[in-house]
Amino acid sequence: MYAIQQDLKIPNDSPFASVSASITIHIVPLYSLQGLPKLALSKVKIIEMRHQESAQELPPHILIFPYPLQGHVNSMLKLAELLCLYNLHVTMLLSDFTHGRLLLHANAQSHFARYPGFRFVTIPDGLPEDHPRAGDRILEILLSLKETGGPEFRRLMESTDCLSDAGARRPVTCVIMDGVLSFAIPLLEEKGIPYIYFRTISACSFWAYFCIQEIIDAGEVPLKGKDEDKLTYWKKEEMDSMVKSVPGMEGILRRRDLPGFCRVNDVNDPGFQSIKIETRKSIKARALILNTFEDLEGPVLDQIRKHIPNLYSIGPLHAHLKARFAAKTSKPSRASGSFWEEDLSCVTWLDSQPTKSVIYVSFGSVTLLTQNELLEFWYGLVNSGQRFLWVMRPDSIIGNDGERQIPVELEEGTKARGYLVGWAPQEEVLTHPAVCAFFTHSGWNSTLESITVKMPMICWPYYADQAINSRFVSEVWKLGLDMKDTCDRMIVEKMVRDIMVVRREEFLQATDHMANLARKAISEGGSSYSNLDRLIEFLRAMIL
Ligand SMILES: O=c1ccn([C@@H]2O[C@H](COP(=O)(O)OP(=O)(O)O[C@H]3O[C@H](CO)[C@@H](O)[C@H](O)[C@H]3O)[C@@H](O)[C@H]2O)c(=O)[nH]1
Ligand SMILES: C[C@H]1CC[C@@H]2C(C(=O)O)=CO[C@@H](O)[C@@H]21
Repeated sequence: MYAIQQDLKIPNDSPFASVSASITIHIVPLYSLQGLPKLALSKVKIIEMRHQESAQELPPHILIFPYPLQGHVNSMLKLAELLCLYNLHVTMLLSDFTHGRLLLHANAQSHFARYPGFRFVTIPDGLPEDHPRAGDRILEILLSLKETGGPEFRRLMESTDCLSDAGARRPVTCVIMDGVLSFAIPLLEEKGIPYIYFRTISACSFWAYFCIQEIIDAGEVPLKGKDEDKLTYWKKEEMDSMVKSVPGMEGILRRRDLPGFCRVNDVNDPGFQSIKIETRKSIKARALILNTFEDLEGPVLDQIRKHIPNLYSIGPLHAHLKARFAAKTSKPSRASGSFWEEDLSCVTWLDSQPTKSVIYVSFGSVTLLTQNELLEFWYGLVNSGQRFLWVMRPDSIIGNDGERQIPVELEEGTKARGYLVGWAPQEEVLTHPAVCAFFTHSGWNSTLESITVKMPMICWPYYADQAINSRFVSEVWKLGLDMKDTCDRMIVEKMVRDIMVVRREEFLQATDHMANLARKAISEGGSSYSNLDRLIEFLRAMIL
């Protein structure tokens, strides 16, 4: 008699997903007339069926801690789900505010219910409920967290035996946290919990932040020569002069392309200092995760590796998750992490538009527009004669008392060729056959979502990393046009025509090529695919 013992693979979407089992198959040789053995199964016996959540067998328990903003939560949710797919226990730590937004407008809670090892926990961000958490007040979240985050995090970890859920999971075995949340480090060091940084921005912007001291030493920041012009604040010659102190980016960056926090005339500016100090602390982490891929940012990643060798580029995460999810389960399902209600009527509107005829316009979750900027964009879009779908967040117009007077020509032009929504299902919109270009603020998620679906971009960076992302989109990757530091209806009109009609073919070659490289990166054997496997191994090895 032969016996084969085999572990059973139980599909993730089965009700027994959290159960691990093995079967023993007994094979008894029967003899045929010719005396040759014939094999037959005599019995199949399930010899062991146990919940993984028992003692020794408990998987690693990863605490994921994003900065409380839409763009950060979105990419961290993707990583959380990837880890759940590989049966790791994941606790997602959100601010009360962001968790409340998810409960109101997203399906994340119900979507993640399929993973018994997943759960949310929350702490306050220290700001009042009605704080705008947008525009130039966004750094107040960071400053507030620096004050209240440390004690809140300590209270949470100490009162729950490091989130061990009364023995149902291990006390947290590793923290994957946003690369600007160093207030959590003292507690983690005290408890001996390893931590990994996940910076949700591009490698190019991370690297520029990392080099801030060199930039200061070279006298390239603070910026000199104030201007009265409200848009740039500094004179054109100053903004256009080249930055030479960021290795690998010589000849690419002008002062105006440095991340927005570098636009200071005093190096002691608290926001600038915080970002500089937080970024340098990345070298203390056990590893750095970036939502990018080697074929997009290889040279910059190599620069970063000189300081942080244990670097995992695993992006584009939204597409990576989609691919791995499809390979593991048969039912398609997408978690929405939206902080605003997605207005699905825009998809119905797109359904009635001709193929490749619409430019999608969205400036993300933080951008605020003045009345003047709003009108310049609106006239530019209407005057271009092209169709447009525009996301105008309810809170995004400064001084909007709800009684906006819209010039009649804009109203008519919009009725004829445009559609406005408060928030859209962006990933779905970008893959819609009617959409052929993206007018974006160059947030990193939007940039990656655009790249994977071959969408040429017009970039109007608003702040932070967006200024450097847009430079790389236009000058390095040649995937679109950079409109930074201007907001003029004539320029908007010309760029919309250029991206959709006049220079369309030129951009399509580059976007097509880059999308293929992105697809390769997340396919089996690709760089991001292998790096994610390595990361999961690394997380598992921490409990051995
Ligand atoms: O109508 C909309 C508009 C946006 N999105 C989604 O919201 C996310 C927006 O993220 P991102 O494009 O990165 O922009 P921000 O919301 O501005 O993100 C913040 O976080 C990013 C990652 O760190 C940074 O790159 C940005 O500068 C920062 O503002 C994306 O996933 C979009 O798909 C929607 O679902 N519907
Ligand atoms: C308000 C900003 C603090 C840092 C974050 C960031 C980053 O560099 O990681 C980019 O833009 C903003 O989302 C965040």
